[in-house]
Amino acid sequence: MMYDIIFIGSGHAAWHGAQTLARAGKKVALVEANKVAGTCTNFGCNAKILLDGPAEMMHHLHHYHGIGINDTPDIIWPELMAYKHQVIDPLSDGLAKMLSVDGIDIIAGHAQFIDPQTITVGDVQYQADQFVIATGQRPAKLPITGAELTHDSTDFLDLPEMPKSMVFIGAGYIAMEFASIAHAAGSQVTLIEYGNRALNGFDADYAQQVVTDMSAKGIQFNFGQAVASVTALDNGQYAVATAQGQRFEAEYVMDTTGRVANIDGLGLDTIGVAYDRQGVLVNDHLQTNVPNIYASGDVISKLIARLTPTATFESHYIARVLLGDPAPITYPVVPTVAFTLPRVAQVGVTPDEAAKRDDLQVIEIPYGQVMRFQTLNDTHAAIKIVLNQKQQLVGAALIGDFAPEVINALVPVINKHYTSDDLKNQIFAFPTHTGIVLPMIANYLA
Ligand SMILES: Cc1cc2nc3c(=O)[nH]c(=O)nc-3n(C[C@H](O)[C@H](O)[C@H](O)COP(=O)(O)OP(=O)(O)OC[C@H]3O[C@@H](n4cnc5c(N)ncnc54)[C@H](O)[C@@H]3O)c2cc1C
Ligand SMILES: NC(=O)c1ccc[n+]([C@@H]2O[C@H](COP(=O)([O-])OP(=O)(O)OC[C@H]3O[C@@H](n4cnc5c(N)ncnc54)[C@H](O)[C@@H]3O)[C@@H](O)[C@H]2O)c1
Repeated sequence: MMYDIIFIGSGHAAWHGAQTLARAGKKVALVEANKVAGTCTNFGCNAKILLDGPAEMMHHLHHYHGIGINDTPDIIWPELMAYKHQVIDPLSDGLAKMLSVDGIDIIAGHAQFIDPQTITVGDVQYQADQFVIATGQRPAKLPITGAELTHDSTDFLDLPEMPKSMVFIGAGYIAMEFASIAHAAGSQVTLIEYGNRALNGFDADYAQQVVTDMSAKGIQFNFGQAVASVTALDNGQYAVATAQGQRFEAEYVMDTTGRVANIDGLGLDTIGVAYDRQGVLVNDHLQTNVPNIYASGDVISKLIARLTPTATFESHYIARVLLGDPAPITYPVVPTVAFTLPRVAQVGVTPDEAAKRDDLQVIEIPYGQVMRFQTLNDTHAAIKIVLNQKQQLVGAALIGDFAPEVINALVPVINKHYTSDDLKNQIFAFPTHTGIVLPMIANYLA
């Protein structure tokens, strides 16, 4: 079968661009080895935020302890999991049907290149003028004794019952988000992190505040400990031992130590596509060293954050390139959020980077204390803004329950170089978080 373009993978890095190309008259196929729609839809963002919902509500209620509410309800995990299946399970077929309306073929199976114009999926060969590698990442497995006894994010998002106790190896995005959910659902949670802090990449003060808040709720943190082995015990529990000599026991052990690119078995060496340990190497047109082969999304070796919005952006960009637009890719600022309780978020230049530069200044606005009653007693809510010498906003870090919404409101302020008047000449609803924070920021802009 001959196509104009074949995407390998069907996640956000693939299907947005595939749709644009098909609607422009190209003959397009997606090859998918697992569930159509990829990680975010089936095993990532969507399922996570659904399971986080009641935990987030309980966290909000917790702010009223002692000022109006005594107790918080319990999460009935099996019911919540049934709801997750009801909402998430149909999404994959739904997307497949939507893509078929545009005439896009979906080929089920694992793709492997045999030459730059040909892949095999099972016993069948498919040819295309151009290919897009959009195969994403999978959970890493620590190379330790007992690695096979550990579970990953996909297992967690399908747990029929919440285990009574859990150890998370690592304190990155997934460990911190899932630990918050597991704790709210009644599990006794322990995190073991090799480094000396959690949420690497987020503002150090705010990450520490999240650790302090989670610790106050009863989650245990152990830093500077590298997990060296996991052993099954006779009592059905697992022992997790660290190289530093500590030992922890739990009913369930999560390996949340990162993700690795899905490039094995793709035949990249056969056709000479260059890659490194982080993924497929591309130029500023997301083109590999083999000219008719592009890469998109998490599988790219890149400094830009591996997130759904960046995968989507890259997918749209590749469609434009394949339709003849010669412009290199330029990324706008990328907001990132850790859906911990409380949430943390970041966009643009970080306060840590700004502190190392003479031309940037950092100003902290602790808006949770100023507006504590309007803001649901979220007393630690705060924002650090980064300004350049023209007093334009170039970055921000936030902590607080509404950080994910506030950070989005800052994206155009940065991208469009808003002035103070640009903000003050607009009317925002009040009392809302963005309606409080944006006018505060306006006071610091030129
Ligand atoms: C638990 C979790 C939570 C997350 N939460 C968030 C969040 O809140 N916000 C956010 O922005 N991002 C989040 N992410 C990251 C987000 O899911 C990814 O950035 C996004 O899914 C990347 O899209 P992609 O299309 O590049 O890869 P994927 O969605 O992983 O798609 C790649 C697809 O390729 C398929 N594939 C691989 N190899 C082959 C092959 N040889 N042949 C055929 N098919 C193949 C895979 O089966 C997969 O379906 C989360 C990730 C995880 C794991
Ligand atoms: N909200 C979001 O946007 C979101 C949520 C989840 C995942 N993601 C994506 O998934 C990626 C992977 O997330 P992740 O949490 O698995 O990885 P991560 O890289 O964020 O964190 C892994 C942590 O494990 C630690 N670690 C490594 N080896 C260890 C050992 N032997 N013992 C103890 N600790 C060890 C590391 O020091 C690190 O802190 C993210 O980078 C992001 O791209 C995004």
